[in-house]
Amino acid sequence: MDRPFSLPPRLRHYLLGSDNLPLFYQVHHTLLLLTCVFLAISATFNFAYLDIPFIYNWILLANSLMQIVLWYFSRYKQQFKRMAIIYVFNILFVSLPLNWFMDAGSYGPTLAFTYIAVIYCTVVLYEINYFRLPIVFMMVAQPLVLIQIEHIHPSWILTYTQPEQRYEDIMICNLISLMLMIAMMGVYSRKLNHEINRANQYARRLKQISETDSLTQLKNRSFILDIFRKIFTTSYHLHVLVVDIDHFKHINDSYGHSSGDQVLVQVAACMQKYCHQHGALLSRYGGEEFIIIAFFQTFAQTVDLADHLRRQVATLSFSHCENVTISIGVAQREKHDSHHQLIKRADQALYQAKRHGRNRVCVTPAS
Ligand SMILES: Nc1nc2c(ncn2[C@@H]2O[C@H](COP(=O)(O)OP(=O)(O)OP(=O)(O)O)[C@@H](O)[C@H]2O)c(=O)[nH]1
Repeated sequence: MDRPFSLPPRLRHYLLGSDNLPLFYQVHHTLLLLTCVFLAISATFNFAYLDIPFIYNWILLANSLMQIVLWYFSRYKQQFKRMAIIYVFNILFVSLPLNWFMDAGSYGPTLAFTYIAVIYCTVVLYEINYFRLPIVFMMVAQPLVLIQIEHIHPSWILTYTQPEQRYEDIMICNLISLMLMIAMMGVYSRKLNHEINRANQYARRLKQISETDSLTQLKNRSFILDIFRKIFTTSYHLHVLVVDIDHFKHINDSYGHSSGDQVLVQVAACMQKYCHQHGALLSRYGGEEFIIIAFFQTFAQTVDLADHLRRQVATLSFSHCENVTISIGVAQREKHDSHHQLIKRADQALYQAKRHGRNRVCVTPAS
């Protein structure tokens, strides 16, 4: 979802990198580009308004150019981590100390930049973990050291010549710090949302895979048993059908395993069509066996469905092998049944169907 201030996707890709990159890449590239712009603005502002040694402004400009180089190598030469380390060292040992001495020390705006740098290191650099903690420690310690130096050698600090300069400088630098932070957090939250959506998609896909039989695309055994357990406590009108393809081993042995697979797929699709029409749940129970949970008011309706399925499967024709038939065992829920007992009784009925010649429906009598 694009927000009002987001860049056009192609420009964002060109400047910040692909959306599929790890979270902190785009944040880091945003920060490099903004640092470059702000350093250039600071140097220009100093040249125009402040009485600061020219050498300092040239260092600012050189530093600004260096950010572009870092961005280029990070964005286009896959040297992200190396460039991030150089960037942080530059901030820690060049930019912040220089700013401190040239821009009024604790009286000036450097501390605001230090806070942004600490946020950057703690939030964004988590993928370079070995490097992050020592750097955060040094960033926290650095102002303490600089304050001590300022205390011992106040003359080393270049301060404002007029009070208005301080107000302007603080105002501009605070604005820059806030913009850096907003940009960093904005990109960070956008990327975070993107990653959360991706994780949710994977979770949904994994759930679907774990519930589905890959050959027939029916729900699998663990899914149906789970559902069965849940509805067993609330639905009394429960009927179970256990379905088995007759002489399936013969199909495999005579026409090959892939023909057997094809039979399974077609039989499953045929039964699914009718189960769906009658609100019954069909799943592959394992091998060439299927299980159906039906919710009819009367047992006779369930037996009708079973017989209908048997007749429909018998009419199926297959490109690589002979027709097949199915046997079905049907059981209805009794008062003190557990769901295991109900399935077991349907299985016993199936066994009867097989024993009495196959291609038939057998039911277990009520106990
Ligand atoms: N092609 C294929 N065959 C499978 C699959 N799962 C199990 N089988 C085969 O299904 C056959 C089941 O055979 P049996 O349990 O002996 O039963 P049957 O030959 O169907 O005989 P009756 O059930 O007594 O009618 C075995 O040969 C298994 O290897 C599968 O996913 N694909």
